[in-house]
Amino acid sequence: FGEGLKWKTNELTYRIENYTPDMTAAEVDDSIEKALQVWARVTPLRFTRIYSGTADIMISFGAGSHGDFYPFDGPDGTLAHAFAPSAGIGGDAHFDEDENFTFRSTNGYVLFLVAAHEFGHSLGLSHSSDPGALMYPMYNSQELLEKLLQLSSTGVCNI
Ligand SMILES: N[C@](CS(=O)(=O)c1ccc(Oc2ccccc2)cc1)(C(=O)NO)C(F)(F)F
Ligand SMILES: [Ca+2]
Ligand SMILES: [Zn+2]
Ligand SMILES: [Zn+2]
Repeated sequence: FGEGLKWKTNELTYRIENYTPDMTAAEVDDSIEKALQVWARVTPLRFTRIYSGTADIMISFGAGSHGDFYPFDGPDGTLAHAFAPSAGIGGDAHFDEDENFTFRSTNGYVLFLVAAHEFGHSLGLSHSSDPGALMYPMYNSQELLEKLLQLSSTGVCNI
């Protein structure tokens, strides 16, 4: 939504506004942090978590109409969406609570992957046509999970 913008600074804040009952809070925190690290490793950006007030990237779970003009659609279909950099809702990432998000298992959507994709939008990226790319608009977990886990271990990854 509204690509082509960039953040003015390299220091970004994020806030996890609420949690999904599908996972423990610690698993959600870890998924979000790892998803942000993917981008921190390939950009000069640094992410700082805040626990109150308005962060650059506000992260929330919601179902159906959840306060913006893009209501979610129940289970499957749209999993999440995020807004390109700007004041206010810019950078925010919303996750469809009607999805079953998981930490590492294959039943449900791996939150770490969906979040990494959404944060790409939060940083101003649009979709890729490469089906192996993180910014591809279709969820697939296997090969990407290996690629991204390789990134977090070797620091090299082509996403
Ligand atoms: N809602 C989306 C499609 S989506 O089904 O919600 C979606 C699909 C895949 C997502 O991340 C991801 C991409 C590639 C591999 C693993 C996970 C995130 C969101 C999207 O890409 N949102 O960012 C669209 F294309 F705008 F309709
Ligand atoms: Ca949905
Ligand atoms: Zn939304
Ligand atoms: Zn997307």
